[in-house]
Amino acid sequence: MRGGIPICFPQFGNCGSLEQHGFARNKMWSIDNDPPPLHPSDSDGKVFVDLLLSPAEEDLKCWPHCFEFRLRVSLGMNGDLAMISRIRNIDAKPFNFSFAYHTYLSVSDISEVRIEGLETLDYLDNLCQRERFTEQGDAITFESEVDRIYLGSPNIIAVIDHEKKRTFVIKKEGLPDVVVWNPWEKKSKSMTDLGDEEYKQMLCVDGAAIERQITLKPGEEWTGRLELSVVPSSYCSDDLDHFRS
Ligand SMILES: O=P(O)(O)OC[C@H]1O[C@H](O)[C@H](O)[C@@H](O)[C@@H]1O
Repeated sequence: MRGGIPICFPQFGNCGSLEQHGFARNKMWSIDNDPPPLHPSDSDGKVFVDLLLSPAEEDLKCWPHCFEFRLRVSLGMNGDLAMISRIRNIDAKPFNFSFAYHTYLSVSDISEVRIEGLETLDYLDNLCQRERFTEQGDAITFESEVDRIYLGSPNIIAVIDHEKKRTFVIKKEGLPDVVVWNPWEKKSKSMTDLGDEEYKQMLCVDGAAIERQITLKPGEEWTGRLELSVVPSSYCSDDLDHFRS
C-alpha cells in the first residue's frame, strides 16, 4: 500500500548500504508516554501522539549507532497536520544520517498541479544519476516522470491543485531540501503497489535533509518539523507572504 508520510531514516533512496529509504519506515514504533517537553504551542489546541523508535539488534548490525527517534504527530482544530522529529545521539561516537518526510499528496489530476517555491533552485535529478541542474520554470508542472531533490529551498512551499481549487501549504524547519516525485505511466506499471493509472492522483513533495547529511555528536539532538495545511486556491502570493511571516 502506498500513501501517508513514510519516514525515510537514516538513509534516503539507495545512496548508502541500507535498504531503500532506510529502516525507520518499516519498523513498529512504540508509544512514548513520557517524551521530553516541547514548546506549549506544539500541544495547545491539538490532538497528538508521541512515538519512539530505538534501534533493534538487527538495525545495529547494519547501522551501528545508538539513537532515540521521537516523533510527535499532531492534528490542529483546523485540520493542520504537524510532524516533529527529534533524533538524539545516545552513542559514544558521532553519526550521520539523511532524512525525509516522504509525503504523498492526493491530487485531482497531476497535469493540473503546480508547485510554487522551488523556482530558480538547483536540483539533483535522480533520473540522471543525481546530476545537478538549475530549475528554469516559473513553477514546477508535470508532463512526465519527475524524481528530483531541490536544494536549499525556502521553508514554505505551495502545491496548487487547480481542479480541486485547493492548495497544500507545506511549512518546514530543519529540512533544507525538497524531493518531488511522480512515477508517471511507465514506472507505475512496474510498481506492484500502485495501480496503472494511480500516478495521476498522487504527488510526493518531501521536506528532507539529503544533500548535506546531518551529523550528531554524542548527546546532540536534531529536530525536523513539517506542517501541512490545506487552503482554498484563491491563494496567491500575498497569502504566501502571510504564511511566511
Ligand atoms: O518505492 P519507494 O521505495 O517507496 O520509493 C519511491 C520513490 O521515493 C523517492 O521519491 C525517490 O526519490 C524515488 O526515486 C523513489 O522511486
